[in-house]
Amino acid sequence: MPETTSAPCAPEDVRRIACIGAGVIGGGWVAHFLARGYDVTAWDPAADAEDKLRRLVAAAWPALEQIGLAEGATQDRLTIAPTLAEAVADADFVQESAPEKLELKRSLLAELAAATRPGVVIASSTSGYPMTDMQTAAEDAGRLVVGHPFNPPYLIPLVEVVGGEQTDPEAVAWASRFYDVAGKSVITMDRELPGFIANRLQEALWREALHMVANGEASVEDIDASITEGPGLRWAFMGPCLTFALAGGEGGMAHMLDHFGPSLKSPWTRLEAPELDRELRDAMVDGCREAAGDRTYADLVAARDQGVIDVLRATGRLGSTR
Ligand SMILES: NC(=O)C1=CN([C@@H]2O[C@H](COP(=O)(O)OP(=O)(O)OC[C@H]3O[C@@H](n4cnc5c(N)ncnc54)[C@H](O)[C@@H]3O)[C@@H](O)[C@H]2O)C=CC1
Ligand SMILES: C[N+](C)(C)CC(=O)CC(=O)[O-]
Repeated sequence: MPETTSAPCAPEDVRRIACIGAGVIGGGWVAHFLARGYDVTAWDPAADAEDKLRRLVAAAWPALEQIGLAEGATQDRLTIAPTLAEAVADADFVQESAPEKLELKRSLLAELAAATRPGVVIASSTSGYPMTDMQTAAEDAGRLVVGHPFNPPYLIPLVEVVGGEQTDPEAVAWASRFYDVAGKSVITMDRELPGFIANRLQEALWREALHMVANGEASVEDIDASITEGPGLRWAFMGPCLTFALAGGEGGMAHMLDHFGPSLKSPWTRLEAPELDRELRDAMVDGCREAAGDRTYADLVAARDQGVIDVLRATGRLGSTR
């Protein structure tokens, strides 16, 4: 049964956000919230977390300046808390981005629910765990929701929001409204699906990519080019369903299905996951190294950020959400 919750402030009145876990995604969230003019308090148990986080935010800042900072937004509004309890003490909203390990998420969310002011909504960045499985140890589980972002959260608009069996629907509605106010493009799901929507789709593509590399059927570089030079260009502004409706010409989706529907049964896909053995792992790692050439991680992040900004600008989506 959902536990009821009552958030201490409206989504529009959020001032301080706690980001728990400050790696790739937690750091990306920190950059996003700072750029939107919030006060952010971060906590991460790693010894080098503060250095890494400040580097990540500094690297993201030029992209954020380019798309426009909120009034008063500054990196100086980031505080690193010495303990989890201090990080969440004054928070109006909590975004958890700790490693994707179910037991860790369970105990961390329980600890967060115990330390955070009553009613404050706590969102997990999990890539695929249903909240029902993560909220089992928490006393006050009604305010726990999934808020699944995309890398980097400071540029990719989408957040998928969904609750678990014990989540109060009010908390889901509050989180969706909050992300909207905070400049994200929100999909609110009314039921739990492992992987939510986008990762379920990405995972299908990813499995096929791994199959092709494992079987020596295509190189990492060709797989990437097949998307960036092909369907990826369309997907930036029109999803896979509508683009395929256009494949049916004036006959639309009806003709497309009558024409190409039977190929659904053809063995184009092999949706059993391949064994991620050492050989496949190394082939993927080597292939990505080759594809990156002499570009460093920082070079690739800068190129990706600029690419996303260019696409958002070209498709008229800078400063607006869906
Ligand atoms: N990397 C990605 O592309 C995406 C990741 N996510 C999700 O975001 C979450 C974080 O993933 P990443 O940032 O990629 O991982 P990461 O490994 O880059 O960062 C995880 C951070 O959590 C810290 N940490 C370790 N134990 C902790 C604890 N008990 N409490 C708080 N922090 C702790 C680590 O020190 C590290 O800084 C995961 O749930 C993941 O599924 C969601 C969308 C995309
Ligand atoms: C790799 N990943 C499954 C963690 C990716 C995501 O969850 C979303 C994204 O950024 O594509």
